[in-house]
Amino acid sequence: MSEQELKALRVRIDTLDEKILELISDRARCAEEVARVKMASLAEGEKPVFYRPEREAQVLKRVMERNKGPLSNEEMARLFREVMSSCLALENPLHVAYLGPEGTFTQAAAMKHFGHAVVSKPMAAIDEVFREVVAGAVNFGVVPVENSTEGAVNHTLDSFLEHDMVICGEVELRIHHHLLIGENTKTDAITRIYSHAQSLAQCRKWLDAHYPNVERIAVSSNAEAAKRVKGEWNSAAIAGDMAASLYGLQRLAEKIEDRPDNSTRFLIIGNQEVPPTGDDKTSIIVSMSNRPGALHELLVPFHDNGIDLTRIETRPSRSGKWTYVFFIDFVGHHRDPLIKGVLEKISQEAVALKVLGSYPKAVL
Ligand SMILES: O=C(O)C(=O)C[C@]1(C(=O)O)C=C[C@@H](O)C=C1
Repeated sequence: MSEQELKALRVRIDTLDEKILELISDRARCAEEVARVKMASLAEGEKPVFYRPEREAQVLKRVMERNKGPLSNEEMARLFREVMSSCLALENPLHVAYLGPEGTFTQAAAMKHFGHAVVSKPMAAIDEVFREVVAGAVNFGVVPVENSTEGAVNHTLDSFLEHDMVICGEVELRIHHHLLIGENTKTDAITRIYSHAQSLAQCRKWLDAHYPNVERIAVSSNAEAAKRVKGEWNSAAIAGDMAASLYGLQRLAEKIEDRPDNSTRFLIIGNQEVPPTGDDKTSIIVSMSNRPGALHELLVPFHDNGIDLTRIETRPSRSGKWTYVFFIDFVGHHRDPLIKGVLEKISQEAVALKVLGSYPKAVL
């Protein structure tokens, strides 16, 4: 390519950037106007709701449907995600707690869902994220709930039994683990590998093949593992991209998870009910009396109405020995008439039924 051609293309890019700049500013002014309208239409004592997940899902889906490339739908939606995040921050910046410390996959999930224009707050434990939300110290919390290789995150399920809040959204994240080392690590003298227990389990076969005799030490998070490695010469950590760049570690081996499709699902918890979008999921907790056929009775109404169950998990109920509760996710919104009917049927058979929330299916 000649210098001349390159120059002409850059002039075109500058012109386009100016137009994009103008359009983004127009959009931001529109969002400010939306905030004004929301404030003006409040009833006495009513609080404004600036964040509208159902509308955000609609905006992102529209972008993906209309995208003609060359950028992929995901890439385009990611850009619009950030534009919306900044527009919302003009209206009212969101405060979001997540399972920390900084550099965890949960932080990456929070950024994927809300964009980067939020005030984020790392918490030391899943239960603390719930407490922050219940206390109203933040608008939303982000917690992991299941991994495609390792299954349920029991701390999260148990926290739902103890706290009253609403599930407002879900995020799915592809999880890539790397073996990370610090500047001082002697690669031929590694005697211990730190990571969160779930991540060690997700890389079990790789570790068996490459570091069969090295001690595996479970710590509270991958970011904590990365932090420890920074100051040691005989250790390595298993963690993701965010932790690697946060602590300035190098990748000794990349994408070492045993399953290439390794993904984690996270939930957004808050205090705000989300209206239907037409493409929603609902999460409930049900406890049934301990008698033969109870689980069958619970599932029949879903089957009879053709409702797609996306997950069912069992946990000890904590209110009696050998009694259990079921966590069930299914497609639909609890305000849909069909779902309403199913929930009524179930509540007639169940000892207790709690709707944790209905929320848009993950878009990104
Ligand atoms: O439509 C709204 O209610 C807005 O506040 C605007 C907007 C946007 O930028 O598109 C911003 C934040 C909301 O979460 C949803 C959408």
